Amino acid sequence: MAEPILATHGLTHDFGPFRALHGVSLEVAPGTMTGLIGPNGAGKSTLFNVLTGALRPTSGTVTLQGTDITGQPPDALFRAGLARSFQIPRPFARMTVLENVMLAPKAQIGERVWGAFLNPRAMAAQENAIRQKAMEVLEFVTLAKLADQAAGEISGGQMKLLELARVLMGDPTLILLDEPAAGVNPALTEVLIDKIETLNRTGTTFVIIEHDMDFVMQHCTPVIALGQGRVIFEGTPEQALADPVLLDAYLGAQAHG
Ligand SMILES: Nc1ncnc2c1ncn2[C@@H]1O[C@H](COP(=O)(O)OP(=O)(O)OP(=O)(O)O)[C@@H](O)[C@H]1O
Repeated sequence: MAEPILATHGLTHDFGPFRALHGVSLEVAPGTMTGLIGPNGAGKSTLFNVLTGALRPTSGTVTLQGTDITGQPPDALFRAGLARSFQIPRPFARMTVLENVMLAPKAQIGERVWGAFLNPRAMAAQENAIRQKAMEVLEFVTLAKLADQAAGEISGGQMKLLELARVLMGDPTLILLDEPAAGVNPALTEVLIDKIETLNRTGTTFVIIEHDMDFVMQHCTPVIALGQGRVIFEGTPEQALADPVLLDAYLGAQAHG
């Protein structure tokens, strides 16, 4: 395999006495759409939280393009090209769609409040550049016509596209998506998938948590499965469907609620 864009080694995370991740070691090859699957409670969101710096692992390491990024905060990782979307998007409801997108780099890069006092012209130029980029990104995700609408008034599917727009403001090389298709109507799911595939074709790597196996079968290779905080499977989607260990994990998780 080419040098992995992302790798974890022995990643463990404890919530108090409960071990949610048990020594997870995995590699994500550049240019892939890796599907991350596993039954409820397997540790997928915890892994995303550790990868993106929202949680500091109890032990183990995360490397991004060969650099150890373990424990770095999300804004530093966003600048380094690693971005994520959330299962349930949380835009600022009263702000417009455009303002929400424009906030992404500022919130992530840090408001240069003193800069505004020291050099208002440079600040205005920066604001314009961010606005222009935000409009381009909204155009790409097909939301440009909603730019001036309050973000709280758009549909759930449009919120997912807005989330993707915010992610794209960071020019990410690696995007982690948490259930992108969940709760999205089929027409918008198609738009979302089309955009994800376009980005993937032009070099963006994706890791996608998804419960919908049809989605995984059609769009993800390879597939990595977690079960009770451990990697229990790695392979093609076809192998995943036929894997008895994986089937057991899903049935077991159902039996245990
Ligand atoms: N903040 C927390 N405190 C204590 N336990 C937690 C916390 N967050 C998650 N857990 C536990 O860690 C385990 C892994 O949860 P996680 O949300 O990562 O699973 P998941 O695979 O993302 O599940 P789902 O598919 O339902 O989203 C679960 O048993 C969960 O109850």
